Formats: sequence, structure tokens, C-alpha cells
Amino acid sequence: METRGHTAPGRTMLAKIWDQHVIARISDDTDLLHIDRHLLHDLGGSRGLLDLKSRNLPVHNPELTFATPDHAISSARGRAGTSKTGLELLEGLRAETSASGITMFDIDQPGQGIVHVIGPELGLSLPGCLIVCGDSHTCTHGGLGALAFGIGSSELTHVLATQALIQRRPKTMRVKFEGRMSAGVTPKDLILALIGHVGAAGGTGYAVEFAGSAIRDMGIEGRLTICNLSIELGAKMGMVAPDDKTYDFIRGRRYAPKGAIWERAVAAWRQLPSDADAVFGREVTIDVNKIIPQITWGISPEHVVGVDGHVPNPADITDPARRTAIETAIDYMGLKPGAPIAGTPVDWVFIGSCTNSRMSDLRAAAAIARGRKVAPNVRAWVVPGSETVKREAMAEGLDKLFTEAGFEWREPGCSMCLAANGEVVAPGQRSVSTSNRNFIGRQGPQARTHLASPAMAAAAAISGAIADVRTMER
Ligand SMILES: CC(C)[C@H](C(=O)O)[C@@H](O)C(=O)O
Ligand code: SF4
Repeated sequence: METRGHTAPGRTMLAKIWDQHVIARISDDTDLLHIDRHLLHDLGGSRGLLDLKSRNLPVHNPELTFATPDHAISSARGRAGTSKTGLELLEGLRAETSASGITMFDIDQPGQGIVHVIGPELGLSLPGCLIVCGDSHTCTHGGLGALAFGIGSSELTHVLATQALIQRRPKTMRVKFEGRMSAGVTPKDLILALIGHVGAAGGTGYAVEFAGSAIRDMGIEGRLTICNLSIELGAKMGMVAPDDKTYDFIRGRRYAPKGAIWERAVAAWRQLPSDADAVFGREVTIDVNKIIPQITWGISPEHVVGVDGHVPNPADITDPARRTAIETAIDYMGLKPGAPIAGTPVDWVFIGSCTNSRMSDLRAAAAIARGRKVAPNVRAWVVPGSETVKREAMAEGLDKLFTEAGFEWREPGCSMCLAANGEVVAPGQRSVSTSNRNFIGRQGPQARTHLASPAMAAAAAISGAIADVRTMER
């Protein structure tokens, strides 16, 4: 069916979703956009609501706003250990959401969890939806074909007051992952390999569309993992075209459209994928067949190697600025230049975060942990991404499997991903973490973080050192 004149260029998914949300054109590249969903977490949510209250303004669309505590609550049983600030933020979120008529998914309720885990889980995150949250990893929701991005605290208040936001239209970039993932390779390895290839600023200024055969073959949870790290390549937005897998994933979820509206929604969603002749500002193609399990060695997600790789040797680097940066990273991480990364002893393993705390992640880690024991020198935590993930995992017996192997099974939240409530890696200690940031001090002052997939993290916990998961698969 030809619906465009032959000279009109094809449109990207970004352009289609964007244009559907324009309330007013501000300038050539800047628009006022309508926000379909606003998600609030405990760190920014109550502050934004209090800010609004102090200005005597009501929440414009409480029915489009949803809240949950995740960042500031302890992951210990009964939430024991939540700091005074954490408790204040929690109380604030409860009081202010209730006063404004905003739905809040509270502790111990199905629906509570890391904000980027619960949106997809509840059917709040839908294709073609414009979703914002005061959190940089809001790009995660793009895995369902949503246009989703993080906003700052003043923007958050603005959205509460108006349900609209002024945004500059980003440039477009397409990353095609072509080929098949080999044994031991997961979506996390694909996105880490991409960041290693284009750098942590490779996507700056772009909205990235992830495409190619490996993305089409991938389940929705994997797509969410890939989109989650868009911000770690500098892109505020990451997205995957919705397809039948997307609709199967969404169908029947609590807030998903139902009945006749469901059919109409799917028909509309089928129009969203980029046209075959759409032109992107930047194109990158990654050969997935060549990717092996990845592990970061440094203090940026771009400091990444295959598990058979080595810590770089600054002596080999001619550019002085790069050499100094690499030296700083090696020094912080306490590694030897040129040493193989595998075999590096670890003290901590953290399986969790909005990157890798869904059922498929826990199952992948459990497949490695089953019948084995965490090494005596290692402390290992599993923190499910949400109350629903926790219950589902327990119904499958994963909590037992992990605890029998010597892992600690915790309550859902951000936990050690950002080191709140004393859930920290001690100074100088080394962790393998399934989260998305390995910045200096991210998991605690002087803590050393290696990012990897859940399977690689489980392999490190069992081995007591960074290990090649491919040697441990059964
Ligand atoms: C606390 C929040 C604002 C922050 C973010 O924006 O990403 C956090 O979630 C993180 O991962 O560092
Ligand atoms: S799990 Fe980590 S990255 Fe995700 S929202 Fe929480 S703190 Fe941020």
C-alpha cells in the first residue's frame, strides 16, 4: 500500500511517536510534548510533589502518574536498615501521592519495585507511549517501543503541574545487531560490546533505535536490558520497534488496554516501526556472532573487554589524554596493566538493578548457581527487581536454589546498584555487578565494580574470581 508521495522520505519510529505528542511547535527543532505516563520514585517523587504544593499548584493528571519506592529503601527483610532520610522520603511519597490522588505501589504490594521494572510489568509502558521519570534509566521502557527518557528535577515538577514538557528533537541513530548470540552470550553482552565499540559518548545527542536480527530474535526482557544502557552510550532515548512478541508480553497486564480497545491499540502500534526507507543520522552495525561474554575492567562502561581479554597497557597508548585516563582507571581498579581479566579475585557479587533483575536474568544466574557453592571469599546478593519478580521467582524455587548455593536473597529495590542504606562494597573491595554503572565510588567509596551479565556474575560468585561462564555451562 502506497500512502506517501514518492518523494516523501520514510519516517523513523522516533518521528512518528514524537509527532503524535506535539502540542505546540516552539521552534524548528523544539516542541511542547504531551506526556502519557509520569513515573515517580522515592528520591525525586516526594520532593517534586512538595515543590508543587509549596507553589499552590495541583497535580495536572494524577491518573497518568504512578509512584513506587525503590532507591532509598533497604533491601533487608522488613526493610530494616532503611536510613532516616530513606524513611522520610518514603513517608513523603506516601503522604503526597495520597493527597494528590496518585497511585502508589507500596512496599510488599505487587507493583512495588524498581520503577523501570514495574512500568513494563504492570502494562503501564506501552508502544508509542511518551513516558518520563526523574531518572536517567527511563530509556529502559523503549524496549517496548515507547519513547521514554529521564528528566531533571525542575522538569519533573513541570510535568506534575502541566503534563507537558518542552523538548529538543534528538538526532536519530540506528544500531543493527546482526547474527546469533553464541552460548554464554546475553543481551547485556551485546550492549556492553556496543558501548565498547562506539564509546560512552557515542550516542550523545541521539535517540537510538536498536534493530537487526538479534533484536528481533530476542525476548522483551532482553530488549529492556539493551535499552536500559542507552544512557551509558550517551543517548537519552533507546527504542526497539514493537512486534508480536511485544504485544504478547503486554496482553492481559494490569493496565494494558482490554477488549475492543486492545485491538485498536495493536492496530495503531503496528504503524509505529520505522519505514523501510527511513534515514538515520548515524548507522552502526554489530556482528553478534563475534561477541563473547563481556566484562568491564575500568571506571566507565566503555572500559570493556571480552572475558578472554586483558587489562589495557597504557604503554601501548599514544594519545596522552587517553593514556592518562586509562592509567587512572587501572589505578582505581587496582589491576595490573596487560594482565588477563579472567582470574581476577572478587569479594562481592550483586545480581539485581533495573538492568538485570527480571525473571530471565534470575533464571540465567540460577542455571549457573544450581548445585554449586559461592566461593568462601565472596559475598553474593540476589535482589529481585520487583515484588512480582520476587514472588514469581520464589514460586519457582529460585530463592531456595540461590540460598542453598550461598547467595543472600533480598527484598526488591535498587540496593547495591547505587549503594544506599549502607548496602555498599567496602573500600578497595571488588564486585562483579549486573547493574549499569561502574563509575568511581558508585557502589561505595573506593569500591571497584565490574559490570557483566547475570550468568557471568553467578560464574564469578562460584569461582571467587572473574570467570568465563562458557566453561561452567551445563
Ligand atoms: C537517583 C537517580 C536520579 C539516578 C539516575 O538518574 O539514574 C539513579 O537511578 C542512578 O542510576 O544513578
Ligand atoms: S537500579 Fe540502579 S540504575 Fe536502576 S534506577 Fe535504581 S539506582 Fe538507577
